[in-house]
Parts: sequence; C-alpha cells; structure tokens
Amino acid sequence: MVDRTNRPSALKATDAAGPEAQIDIVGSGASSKVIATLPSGESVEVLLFGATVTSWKSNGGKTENLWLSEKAALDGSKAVRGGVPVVFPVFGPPPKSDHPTSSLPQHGFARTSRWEFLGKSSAEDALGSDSVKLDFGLYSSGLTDEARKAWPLDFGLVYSVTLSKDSLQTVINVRNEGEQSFEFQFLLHTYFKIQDISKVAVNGLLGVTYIDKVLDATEHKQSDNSIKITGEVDRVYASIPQDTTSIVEDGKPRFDVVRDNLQDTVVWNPWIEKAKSMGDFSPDDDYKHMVCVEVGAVQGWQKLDKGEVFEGGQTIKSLL
Ligand SMILES: O=P(O)(O)OC[C@H]1O[C@H](O)[C@H](O)[C@@H](O)[C@@H]1O
Repeated sequence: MVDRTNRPSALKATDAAGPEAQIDIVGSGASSKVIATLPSGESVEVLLFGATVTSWKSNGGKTENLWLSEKAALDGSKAVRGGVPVVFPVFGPPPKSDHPTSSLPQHGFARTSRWEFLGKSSAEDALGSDSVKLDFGLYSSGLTDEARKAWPLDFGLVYSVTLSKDSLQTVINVRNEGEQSFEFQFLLHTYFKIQDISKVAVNGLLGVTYIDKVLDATEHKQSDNSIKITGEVDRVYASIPQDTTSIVEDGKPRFDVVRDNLQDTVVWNPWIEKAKSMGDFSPDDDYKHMVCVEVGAVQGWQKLDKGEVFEGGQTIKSLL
C-alpha cells in the first residue's frame, strides 16, 4: 500500500488525477455531495455528511452497485441507511463503561460528522483518466461539541475514495495528532445491491471463527465456503487469513471485496422483521435486494501512540 501522510498530503491535493474525470460538487450545507465521473461513464457520489459513498456505478454508468434505502436521510439528520457508511472510532454499541468510547453512539461519530472535501489527489498512484481519487478529511476540530466531549482525543482522518472502471477503493488513514494514545475500531459498512437474496452466496470465509450476534453471541467456525442467507444474519468474522470475500449471485461472481490491512468482516442482512422495524429502511422487503459485507478492524482495538498512523481499506470489484 502506498505510504500516505495524513494532513500534509491532503493539503497537497492537486488537479493531477486526469484531465477528463469530471468532478461536480452539488447541493449545499449538510446535503453537499461530490460526484466524480470518468470519461467512460462510471461514477461515484460521496455525501460530505459522513463521507458516505451513496452511489457507485460501473459498466459505463449503467450498473448501480450499492443499495440505498428509499428513506435514507440524505440531509445530515441521521446516518445514511445504505451506501458505504464509515464506522469510527467504535463498532456497534460501545463498551458499557470504562472505555473512552463508552459515551459514543452506536458505530461512533464518523458517519454522522460533516467531512471536508480535500480535493482530487496528486498523481502519486499514477492515475490516468481511467481513475480518479477523491480525498475527504475529518479532524477533531471538525466534530460537533457533543462528539468532541464524548471522545476528546486529537486525531486526523483522511478517507480516500478511488473510482476506477471496474472497481472502487476506499481507504482510511488515521493519525494520532495528540499527546495521548488512543484506541479505535474501524469498519466500512458497505451495502451491496443484489437482485435476489435467495440466489446469493457470500464466499471465502471457510474456516474462519465468527461471533453470531443473532444466535447466541458466541463463537462458531465457518464450516462451509458458501454462506447462504435465509434469515436474519449478523456475524462478525475475525482474523480472516483470506484477502478476498466474494458475493456470488445465481452461481456467477458479482463482487470481490479485497481487504487491505483489515482483518475482520461483518456479514449482515436484517431480514423481514428487523427491516420492518427500521424507520429508514425502505421498501420493507428490500432486504431481498441488499447484503452488507463490511470489512474492518473490529476485533479488539487498534492502538495509536502520539504521531502514529494506521491505514486500511478495501477494493471492491464489480464483476458484471
Ligand atoms: O442500524 P445501524 O446502527 O446502522 O446498524 C446496522 C447494523 O450494523 C452492523 O452490521 C451490525 O453488526 C448490526 O448489528 C447492526 O444492526
């Protein structure tokens, strides 16, 4: 992985990512979003609220790859139900007490904070007109008073979203900018759009130990390479040796999700009752058209001392 510095590289952002990729900034305030479109028609949309990728189209712009609820709030009033919410610095409900994240809401504050658009990145990755990289930043100084009070640590996040013809790469760079060490968890809560959940399998987790949050919150071992989804699924697979998790639909590979420096993956589908119970999940039966495969570092904690940096992310390939 390319060694990127955090804030300084963001400030070096230039227009070198390729003259033909078009960048549009639309909307205002909490609804502002950045849209990047390649000359060949592929596009990505990133809401500044949460730096949430809300759309990724491949296949010349004809195929939407991400599921987005019809009732997703896109005005900054709550986390987006769909796309790729960024989970930081805690995954799930925080530890009840005695942890610096204990006063934070479920999944932390990154997905509900307003990020800065830092621009297109420099040509360090030799990007041509077939790729464009967008950088987004969130610093402790940019948090709401409430979030800052709940997690009063000095950090800098740079989130890079790289659109290529058949893939989307999303990478986080976390820097400890304070005197005090801190611990965090991180996850990319990707909602994949699929045609029919009854024909979908999630492959590539054979032999991996997971916690089943639906069943009994205890450890199990994945005994089949192919996970079929026939009811509510909420599993945290940890310390995965394989790099790639695949989503197969109707026997054909649909997505490859390749992890980089992230060891864990959550597989989630709310199914009938839970989908109905979520006010922002719509239509109710759209659990049939989505599956979350969420790469992250959520088993235990990542620790950063003063000045240290962590970097990790995913590359998703659309295989249609
Ligand atoms: O409703 P949210 O806070 O967005 O969380 C949605 C889901 O995220 C993850 O997949 C967790 O493993 C689930 O337990 C949770 O229900």
